[in-house]
Amino acid sequence: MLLCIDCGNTNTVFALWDGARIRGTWRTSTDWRRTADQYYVWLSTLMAAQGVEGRIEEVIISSTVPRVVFNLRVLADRYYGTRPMVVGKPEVQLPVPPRVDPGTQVGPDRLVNSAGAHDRHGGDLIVVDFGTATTFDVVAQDGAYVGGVIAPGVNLSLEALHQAAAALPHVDVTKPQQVVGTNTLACMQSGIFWGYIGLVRGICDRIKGEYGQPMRIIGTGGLAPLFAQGDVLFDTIEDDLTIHGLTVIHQANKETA
Ligand SMILES: Nc1ncnc2c1ncn2[C@@H]1O[C@H](COP(=O)(O)OP(=O)(O)O)[C@@H](O)[C@H]1O
Ligand SMILES: CC(C)(COP(=O)(O)O)[C@@H](O)C(=O)NCCC(=O)O
Ligand SMILES: [K+]
Repeated sequence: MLLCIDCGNTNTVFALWDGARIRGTWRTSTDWRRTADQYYVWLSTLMAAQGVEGRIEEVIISSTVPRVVFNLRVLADRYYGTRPMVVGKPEVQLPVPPRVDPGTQVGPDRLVNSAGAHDRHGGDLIVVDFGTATTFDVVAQDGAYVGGVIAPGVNLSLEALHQAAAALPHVDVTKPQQVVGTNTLACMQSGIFWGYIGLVRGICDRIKGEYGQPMRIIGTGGLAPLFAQGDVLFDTIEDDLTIHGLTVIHQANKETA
C-alpha cells in the first residue's frame, strides 16, 4: 500500500491508498520536532484501532514545511524500508511542469492539487484550497499549474484580529444568522464569513476575466463546505483532492521509472 503524506503549515494528513481506494485518513498537527518513532507509534495505533491491515510499501510526501521532511524520510526508511517520493524534489516529475517565473518555488500542495484536479476534471480549472493560507491554483487545459493567488487563511485572519485588537475575542468561523451583527461575536463572524465569500467570489471572477475562457471551480479544504452554504462558489467540493493528487503523481513517476 501507498502511504500519502500531505503536510500543511497547520495539519499533516496521512492517507493509505491500496491502489483502488483510500483505506483510512488520519490527521495530526504539523510539528517539525515530531520524530519518526512518534509518527510510527501514532499511525500504527490508529491503523490497528480501525482494523486497517496491509503493509505500507511506498511513501509519497508533499510538505509546505521543509523542516518536517527529514523525520518523515526517516519514518519511510526505518519503518517501511522505502525511499519516499518528495514532491518538489528534482527526481519527482509532475505530469505536466508548471509554467511560472523562472526560479519560482511553487508550494508542493498547489502542484499536487493541480495534478489531482486535472486528473478528475481535465483542464481550465481554479482550485480553491482553504488551508493556513487560502490558495487559488489555476490549471490550464493540459494540466499545467500556470499561477494563482495566495490570500490569508480564514483562521489566520480571525487569529490576527484577536491578537491585534484588545477587545476582540477568539472566535470560531461559522455562518452567522444575519449580516448585521448585534454583538461583537456576531460582527466578527459576519466579517469573516461574508468577507471570505466576497473574496472567493471576487477573485474567481477576476481570474476568469483575465483567463478569458470558461473555467470550473473546485473547492477543497475543511472549510469549503461551510462557505458553500453562503453562495454558489464552487462547481464541486472535494475533500480528498490533495491525497488524490499524491496518488496521481506517484503513479506517473512509477510509470516513467
Ligand atoms: N472542518 C473544519 N472546520 C473548522 N476549521 C477547520 C476545518 N478544517 C480545517 N479547519 C481549520 O482550517 C485551518 C487550516 O487547516 P488545514 O486545511 O489543515 O491547513 P493546512 O493544510 O495549511 O495545514 C486550520 O486552522 C484548521 O483548524
Ligand atoms: C501558499 C502556502 C503557504 C499554502 O500552504 P498551506 O496553507 O497549505 O499550509 C504554500 O503553498 C507555500 O508555502 N507556497 C510557496 C509559494 C507559492 O506557492 O508560490
Ligand atoms: K493545504
